[in-house]
Amino acid sequence: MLALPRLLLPPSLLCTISNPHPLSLLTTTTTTTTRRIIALSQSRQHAAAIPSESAVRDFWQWLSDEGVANSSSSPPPVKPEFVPEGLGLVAQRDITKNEVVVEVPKKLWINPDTVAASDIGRVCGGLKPWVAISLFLLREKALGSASSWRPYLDILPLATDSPIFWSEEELSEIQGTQLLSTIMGVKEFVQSEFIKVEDDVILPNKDLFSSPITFNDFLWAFGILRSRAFPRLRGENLALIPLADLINHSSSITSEDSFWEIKGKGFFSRELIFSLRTPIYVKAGDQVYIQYDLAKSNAELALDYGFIESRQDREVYTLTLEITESDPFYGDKLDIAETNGLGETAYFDVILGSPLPPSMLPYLRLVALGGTDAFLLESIFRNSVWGHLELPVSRANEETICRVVRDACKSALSAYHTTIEERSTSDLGYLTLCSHAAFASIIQDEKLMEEGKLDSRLQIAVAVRAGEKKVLKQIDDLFRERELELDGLEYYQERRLKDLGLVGEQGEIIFWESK
Ligand SMILES: C[S@@+](CC[C@H](N)C(=O)[O-])C[C@H]1O[C@@H](n2cnc3c(N)ncnc32)[C@H](O)[C@@H]1O
Repeated sequence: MLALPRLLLPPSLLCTISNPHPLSLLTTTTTTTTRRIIALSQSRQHAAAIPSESAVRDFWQWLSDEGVANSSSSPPPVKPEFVPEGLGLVAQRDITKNEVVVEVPKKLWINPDTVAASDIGRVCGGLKPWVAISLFLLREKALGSASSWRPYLDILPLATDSPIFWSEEELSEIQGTQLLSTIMGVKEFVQSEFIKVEDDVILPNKDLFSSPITFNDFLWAFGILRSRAFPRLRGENLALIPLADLINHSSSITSEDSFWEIKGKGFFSRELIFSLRTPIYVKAGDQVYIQYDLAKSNAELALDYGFIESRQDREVYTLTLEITESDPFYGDKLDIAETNGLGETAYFDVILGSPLPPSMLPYLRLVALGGTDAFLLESIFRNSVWGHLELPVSRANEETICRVVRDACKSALSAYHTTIEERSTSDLGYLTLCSHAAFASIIQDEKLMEEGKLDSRLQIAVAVRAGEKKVLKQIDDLFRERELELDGLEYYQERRLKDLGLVGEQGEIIFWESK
């Protein structure tokens, strides 16, 4: 769905990572990171994203009136309070591991059924669930005190730190990153959905949508849903669960067990409730946290929630490889790729500190296969060719994959935002940024992070670009080392001669000896 920088291997075997988002989409700025730190810390422009204290009180009262926040038997184990992450759920007493902290009945969920039962239900049939719920949220928001959902809507933040909410100046800090391409792709997607729903639903039903709805409003609703919907409550099951959606994420919770369930309220009740448990013991006064998703990369965490983590395995760079139609062996290569579970285009997530994805090297060798190695593409090899591609095929083939990958890494690294300081530390110059200069650039970004003066969005920007550069450098280093080993590698022909018993373990030719 989303356009990512691509590593393409056209028949000429030149390799580029083309950034699908033209820089013209951003205002080019001469502002350096250092100047931005000062500007942003002065303005704190997204402080307004936090709801007021009275809104939180009204929300709690509303939950009490609905029977959620009070129980006849015991006081609620958690309460919404202001915490460093915005609002959060704070323990009112010691809570044991796996204890239920929040139970929210279905009547308070906002899901496609809620929309269908509302005034706009009749015009929302057939819409995607997230589009229908977005319209619902925006219309209820516009109704103000006339909406029964107002106490909930008033505690929703006006924005998160997801780059979908960043200004052009903030986005310029992630220039050249995959995250920026993803964000541009997401915003284009949301914009096209907005144009469709505006034409088909909003404008023809001015009686229902009397207040104008802008693209930014629609993007807000998208961001709210993206950051607050529980992972399995997406797609057709999309739902906002007030109160439960105040739970924040902690990296220290590493259990992947499900901490919530939907169940019947009791033996004799058909009413469903959303029940949330704490994965660990929590002391009175401390915040209850969960783990949002162990598998998400930092770019995904940034997009969805507006925060990142400093864990190595969250640093991911996705390489996109392609068998191009103009390749003279296109048909055979595609057949081999498909037989092995891949396609014309293949995406490989390279994770910092981890080996390359297992099928990346065979796929690269396949894409680069040609010349005297092309015999491996013949149909008699079809069942065994993947096994051959798992090992070096020929010096020429291995040299090609090293060169194209390294060129692609250099080209990708040269597109990143760098500060003036970084440019001056690089004796190789801005546009020829490669391994050595990438290192200087990563060090600069790490220095910025260590100084700790960064605004939360700039912190994400610097960390994400540093993470991507680190992965690219890791890939470049790996293929640089491989280039140095090319003469010592064992290739297909040599392995074949050995299999036939014609070459000894030391590489010596074995002659027929007569007795
Ligand atoms: C499900 S909501 C949680 C409630 C939210 N804190 C609020 O004020 O409404 C998810 C959002 O909370 C914030 N958040 C959650 N965990 C966080 C963390 N570990 N660090 C920074 N922000 C976090 C992010 O803004 C995220 O988009």
